[in-house]
Amino acid sequence: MSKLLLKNGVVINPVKQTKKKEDILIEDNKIVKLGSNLKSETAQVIDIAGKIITPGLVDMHVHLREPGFEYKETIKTGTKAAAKGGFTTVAAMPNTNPVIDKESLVKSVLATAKKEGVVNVCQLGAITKESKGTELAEIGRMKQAGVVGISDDGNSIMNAEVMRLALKYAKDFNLPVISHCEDDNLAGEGVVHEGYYSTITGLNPIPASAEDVMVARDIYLAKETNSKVHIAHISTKGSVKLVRQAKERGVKVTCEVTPHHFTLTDAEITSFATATKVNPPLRSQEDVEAIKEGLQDGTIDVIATDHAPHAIEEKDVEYDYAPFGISGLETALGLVLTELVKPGVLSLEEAIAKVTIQPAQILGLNKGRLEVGEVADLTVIDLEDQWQVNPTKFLSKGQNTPFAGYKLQGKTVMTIVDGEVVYSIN
Ligand SMILES: NC(=O)N[C@@H](CC(=O)O)C(=O)O
Ligand SMILES: [Zn+2]
Ligand SMILES: [Zn+2]
Repeated sequence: MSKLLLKNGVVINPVKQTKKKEDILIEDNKIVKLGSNLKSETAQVIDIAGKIITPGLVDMHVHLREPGFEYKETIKTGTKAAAKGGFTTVAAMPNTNPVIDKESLVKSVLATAKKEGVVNVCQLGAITKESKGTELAEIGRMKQAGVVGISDDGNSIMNAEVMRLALKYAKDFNLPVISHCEDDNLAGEGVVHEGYYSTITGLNPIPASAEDVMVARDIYLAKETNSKVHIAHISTKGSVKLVRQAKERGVKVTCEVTPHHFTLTDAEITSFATATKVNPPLRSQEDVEAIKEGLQDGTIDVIATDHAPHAIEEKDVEYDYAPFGISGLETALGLVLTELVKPGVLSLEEAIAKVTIQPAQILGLNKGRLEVGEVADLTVIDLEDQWQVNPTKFLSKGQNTPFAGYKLQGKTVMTIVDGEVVYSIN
């Protein structure tokens, strides 16, 4: 029986919103004791004095690219990056090749994840066949095979009747529908946010309304069908307001924001660096401020990376031709701590809830709690560690980050999955 005793850490409990010094005793894969001055003759003792310890972080939106795009990322490299980022559970989007839209594919990708994954991998299934937006995928059978939600992320479902049907089916199977809200016609050939900076760069614009109208539509459909809808990567002031008002009316809507959307504005695009090209696009200062308010008042439930790794040669082209996406797993925690917790936008406990219990609850996962009896998925964090982002040191194959050279404060020092140390800084 393997035993591990973590001594002198400060435990963050995001459910109770508390923070206190406690030792943690792990036996096999479970937390068996929490308390002060715990002792064990047989356990391996690790002193984590001065560090904080949280339930293992949960990222409900990643692209692991396997099968089909292994040159961008694999389950192995993506989950190694996740562990380094402090994540013990990730939910993988189905926009692979083939798109994960049927039972057999869910089974096969979950089998690979079990074998290759360094952290827990949950799979999301497509809403429509090949995520083409026209015909529903095998939702019930994919649920039986283990998907924790459905999404056509990367693509929008332009046909509202298809979306309405999906919401109805998903409710019967108790699956959240994760919506990539983008009106294809409004977005057109756009590559950046429409505003001052699209005008001065001459880059093709995507108006904020491309997101807003779809968020409004999905809220109406969720209300009508009494189903749950989760808005992926929310980015505009307008959609934050829509979600806030819908929640007040009792609509079952939740949403997530990415670290790049609460940190950066569209001013970044003046560099023409394709690392700033992402969907939805980096928005205006006003949008970023609205996002922060949404995080504060609970309108925004979750922080998710939307880790979207791409190969260097794919991004090393003109702005119009580069693929959308940012490799986010290894900078997320540092950005949350530096951009939100340090300036007091969120308390540490609030921020941790948005990367643990909140996403776990939306996906119906038994994760995100740090209690006796729970599986020992834990993240040890040094809040003082100052470091500089260096993408060439990423464990992800995707070095596509707009944060290269950024100085961040706060870092994962150890990640424990199922009672085993899967990442340690030393
Ligand atoms: N976010 C992105 O810019 N890209 C994602 C797709 C998506 O999340 O919509 C990808 O799969 O590369
Ligand atoms: Zn998306
Ligand atoms: Zn995505």
